Amino acid sequence: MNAFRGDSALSDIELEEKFSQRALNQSVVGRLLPLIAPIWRQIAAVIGIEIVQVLAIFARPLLIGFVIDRGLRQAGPGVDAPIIAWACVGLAATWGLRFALGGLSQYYAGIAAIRVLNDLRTRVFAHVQTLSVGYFDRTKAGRIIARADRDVDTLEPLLIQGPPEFLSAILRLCLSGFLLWLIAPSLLAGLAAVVPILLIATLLFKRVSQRSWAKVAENRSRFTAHLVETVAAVRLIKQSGRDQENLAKYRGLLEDFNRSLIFGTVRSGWFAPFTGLLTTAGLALTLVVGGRGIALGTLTLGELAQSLFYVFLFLAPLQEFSDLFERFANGTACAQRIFLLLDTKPEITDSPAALSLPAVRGEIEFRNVSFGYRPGRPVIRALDLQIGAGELLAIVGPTGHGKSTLVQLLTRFYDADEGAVLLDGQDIRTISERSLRNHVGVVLQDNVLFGGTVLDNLRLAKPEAGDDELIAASRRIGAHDVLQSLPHGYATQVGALGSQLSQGQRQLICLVRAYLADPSVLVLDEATSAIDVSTERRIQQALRVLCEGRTALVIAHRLETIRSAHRIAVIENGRIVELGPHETLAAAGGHYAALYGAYERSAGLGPVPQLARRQRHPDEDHVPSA
Ligand SMILES: Nc1ncnc2c1ncn2[C@@H]1O[C@H](COP(=O)(O)OP(=O)(O)OP(=O)(O)O)[C@@H](O)[C@H]1O
Repeated sequence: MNAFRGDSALSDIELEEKFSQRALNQSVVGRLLPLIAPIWRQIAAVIGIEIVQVLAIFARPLLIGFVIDRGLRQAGPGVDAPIIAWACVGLAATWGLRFALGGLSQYYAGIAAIRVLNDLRTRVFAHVQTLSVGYFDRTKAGRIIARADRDVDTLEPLLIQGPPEFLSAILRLCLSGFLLWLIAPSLLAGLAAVVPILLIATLLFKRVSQRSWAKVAENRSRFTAHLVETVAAVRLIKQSGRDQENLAKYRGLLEDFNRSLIFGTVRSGWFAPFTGLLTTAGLALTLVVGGRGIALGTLTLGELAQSLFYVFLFLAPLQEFSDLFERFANGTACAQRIFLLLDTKPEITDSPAALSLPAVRGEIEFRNVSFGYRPGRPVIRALDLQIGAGELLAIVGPTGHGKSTLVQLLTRFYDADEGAVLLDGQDIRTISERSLRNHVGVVLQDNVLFGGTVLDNLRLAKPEAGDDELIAASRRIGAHDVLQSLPHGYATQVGALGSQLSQGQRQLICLVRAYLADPSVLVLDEATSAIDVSTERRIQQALRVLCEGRTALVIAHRLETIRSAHRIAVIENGRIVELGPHETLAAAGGHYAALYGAYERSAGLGPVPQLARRQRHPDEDHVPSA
């Protein structure tokens, strides 16, 4: 169940900020319990060990009382050495038992922690993979990382050590209370006076500290997000010389984090001195009541000594509750953030009756499509476009007018708000995502490769292919010479995200990969960055081979691609303002002729610089037919 029902209209960040300011939702606790169900055996073992340890602790005051009353008093002028010796052995045994059991308890807790936290991490990871592209556009990577990593870690003290420690504390509290009552009910009655004060303080403390720790977790994820962003954009930051500003921003976020941490710690810190004061008051009360009992002869010295131990054993758990509640508050605040991520539903999902198309011809239609990334801000407006099977369509237009958005809609990274995108006459929302991605291949500008060798990267497109087949595809596309001349040929490591290769080399690998995947429809967003002439020729050659026999939509930035397209669609303000072959449009002297003129003047055969946004003319709403 979503603990945040009613908040679905808010963005992820708004939600986090909102819940960092409010008290914990009870349902989070209910959702945590099933997490420990698979490790109940280990938890039970740790609880069992804790119980034995508690019994060992309680043996000590008994032995000491015994030594005082029997070993010292009844031995005449000397001491009863055997009793004292046995008591010492008994005391040593309780310590030995504690050490041995402490190790065993750590062992079981460790096994339980590995299991439950890894399960949770895997769940979060698997869920992150199912989320739609829109979620990643809205949410900073660092926030996701903070939840999958540190927030999960913070659950360990709550889920694994929390239950046994809590039980041990309760047990010590009850047992010492009971033994005090056995020795003298008046001793327990004196102590009972401090308990209501402690309970009220604990409740108040819990409420305050939960809010503080939620704020700490939120601030922590902010500076992690900034760190991740900096790592991703390190080149840009260096180029623009904004290191100092960026560092200052990080410092600012750290300061916010530290402030919330100090605030949270100070608030938590109230509790320990308060309970310390109560302990002293409890001891004083016991001494007064016990001293009176000795004077009246109703209490022995040994019993008073035992009682003092019991006072500690009674009040120590109450102090431990402060730490336990702090962990509880911190852990549940993090759990809430993890559940928020797990409750995020992917916006794009397969319908239950989603089709799996065995083969497609590759006809594409955008039928009266409207779309905006944000409500009320349309990017694509009532757009109609038909692309025949095997056609090469170049999409051109000023920057920011919706070219890439068309690709996002065709690949179903986003769904159209109105109208439909059809593949072979079939609404793509009725086709399973897997089937759609098999038939529609995409090569985007930011050619990202996975860490590994060149061959590993090629194999992603066709896992069953042998090395020979992969290299043959590379030859066919015209990438072989370039890839073979890398330091270790096809065995060269490409580095994280392909960072050790040039832009052109990365693009060639992506083109070979697209060729190996052999989709019926190919979507290409040509790179805008400059590539040397020979690589540029290779890429153009590769594109020609790649587009043969399939439908291709190319967001074209290069004159050669534009000229070789069957038709060109000019997009402005999310509408197609011109559509037709190069010659026709160039002769018409409209938008395309102007764009093409600018291309020719500025680009030669290289990449075409982004065109400036042109003022729209009222007549431009007219969409010419193909
Ligand atoms: N993920 C996103 N979230 C919100 N707005 C977006 C997103 N992606 C693009 N936009 C906006 O949508 C509009 C169209 O963007 P799009 O990327 O489709 O333009 P484009 O024509 O491909 O530009 P370019 O030639 O520069 O790549 C722009 O105003 C852009 O700011």
